[in-house]
Amino acid sequence: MIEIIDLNKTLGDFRLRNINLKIEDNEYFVILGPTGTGKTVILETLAGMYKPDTGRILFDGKETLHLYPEQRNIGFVYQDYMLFPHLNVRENILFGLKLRKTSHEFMEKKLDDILKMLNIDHLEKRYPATLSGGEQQRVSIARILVLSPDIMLLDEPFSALDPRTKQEFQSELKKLHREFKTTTIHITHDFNEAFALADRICIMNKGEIIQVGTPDEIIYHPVNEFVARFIGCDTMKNVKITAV
Ligand SMILES: Nc1ncnc2c1ncn2[C@@H]1O[C@H](COP(=O)(O)OP(=O)(O)OP(=O)(O)O)[C@@H](O)[C@H]1O
Repeated sequence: MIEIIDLNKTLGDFRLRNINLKIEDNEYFVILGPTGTGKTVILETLAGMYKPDTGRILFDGKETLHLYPEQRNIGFVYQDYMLFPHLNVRENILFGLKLRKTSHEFMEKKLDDILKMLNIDHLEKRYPATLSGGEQQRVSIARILVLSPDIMLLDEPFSALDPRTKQEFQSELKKLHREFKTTTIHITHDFNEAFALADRICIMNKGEIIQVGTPDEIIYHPVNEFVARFIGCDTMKNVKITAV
């Protein structure tokens, strides 16, 4: 379980204010909000790239603030893939396992399983520049899953994909989550994506949390006009705004 308690962080003119969140083990949690709201800053703080000004972050009840990023067993999937251009698909996926000095047999078995699961077994020898955006994103997810992270952070993973590839990928990601059960935090400004994937959604605006709830709770009981408008219920006729 991840607990973020009273987290505050200032970066230039931007302030992340009083962030309190509990994310359950195995949960698929989506942070949804307009651009520049602080979604990425939260992920990067969880990953240890930023130190909070105040507040605490606990993984399974244990304080994390003293841990370096590489000590956190977190997998970070970036929107622009960040693959090594000079390594082929196989080498990109095995890169992290090699750093961990994993046995050859174990690596081969893991690689085979992951390549099949993500439907990229035919791409093993190809280089990133020869792959489509969807294929590159599959490789970047494979590269993280092969390391069996405790937590997976996805920063707008579909932003460069066309609508059809995006939809296919969403259902694959859901299947992968059922299979691996990795606690996942996914950020996006696309509410359709959030509703398709999330167990729970956190809606943010201007550095603050506005509402946290299941997709149904958010749709049927938005806490204010901002949430209602953001999820597209402009008319508000069928929606009851509920302060919780
Ligand atoms: N290192 C930094 N120094 C100064 N300001 C920063 C820094 N990093 C982020 N910011 C600012 O913090 C704000 C929140 O950024 P963040 O990337 O978290 O937004 P976001 O909600 O993820 O947006 P998007 O959906 O566009 O990715 C932005 O205004 C950004 O310019």
